[in-house]
Amino acid sequence: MANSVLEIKNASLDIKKDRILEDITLKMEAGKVYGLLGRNGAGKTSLLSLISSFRKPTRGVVTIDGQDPYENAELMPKVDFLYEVDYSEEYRTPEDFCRMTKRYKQDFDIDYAYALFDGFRIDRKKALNRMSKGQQAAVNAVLGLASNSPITIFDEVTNGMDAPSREYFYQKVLEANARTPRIMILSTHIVSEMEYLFDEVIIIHQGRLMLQEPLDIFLERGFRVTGPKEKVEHFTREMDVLATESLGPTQSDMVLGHLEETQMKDAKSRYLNITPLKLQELFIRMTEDREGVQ
Ligand SMILES: Nc1ncnc2c1ncn2[C@@H]1O[C@H](COP(=O)(O)OP(=O)(O)OP(=O)(O)O)[C@@H](O)[C@H]1O
Repeated sequence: MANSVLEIKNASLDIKKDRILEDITLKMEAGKVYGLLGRNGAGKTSLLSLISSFRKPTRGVVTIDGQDPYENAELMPKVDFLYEVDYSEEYRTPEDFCRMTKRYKQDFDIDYAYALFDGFRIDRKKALNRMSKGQQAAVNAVLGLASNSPITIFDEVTNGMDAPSREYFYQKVLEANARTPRIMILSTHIVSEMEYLFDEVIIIHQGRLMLQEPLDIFLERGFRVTGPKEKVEHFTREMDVLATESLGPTQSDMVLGHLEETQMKDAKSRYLNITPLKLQELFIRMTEDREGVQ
């Protein structure tokens, strides 16, 4: 049960006349945390709706352990899709939700959920409609963390949480996946905070899969060179410079590509600082428009 494999092969999704997703192929395995990234409207939630069987692909297939999850009663409890919910009319408490969840998800760990509520400082006997947005988000997060479902999806689940709560959530993502290895998918806009959680990065751009790569491999796509302006310009003059930032006499160039050993030595001898790229900057540059919002 814990070793599920999720495969998406050549999946497309049309809604009415619009092509929302185009020819997506990817594979996910238990024990890994996947960071699903994409600009607004890229198709992240649409992709997650295929995985969680809210929608059926127009073409192509989605399988969990080789089976089609769509309207498959056996597979449904294996996938947990947590997203921002409007709880303004919800009179039930987190305890009620835990009991309900346990009824159809036998692997749901109530004791762990209660410990997590304590960690988030959530009163589990309080009705959800009397909680703040951030507290409601934390309840959602707990339901996913304690689900032990082989596929657990968090779609922007930290929206509304304050910084300490988000930090606590990140720690618990790693803890929960160590307790029960599963496929965890985190769709987020807070890329910079969550980088260290991801084993693999999946980028959706304009409805297509731009890439699926282990985080460390992805980050090796480029580097940053910082130093005196003229020296940096000279060093990167024949390189693929994605972005340049200047602060007084100092310049920092973001470059795509690898440095050979001799180039590293050359940089060192010129007192240039070579540093790895951050996921967020690489993601922004790879998905930016030529004009408009950057
Ligand atoms: N029910 C729908 N009917 C028509 N178009 C839709 C529907 N749901 C989504 N779309 C369109 O599909 C595209 C992808 O939307 P989706 O919600 O999957 O993006 P997203 O990557 O999750 O975006 P965001 O980061 O803004 O949440 C958008 O252009 C959106 O307008």
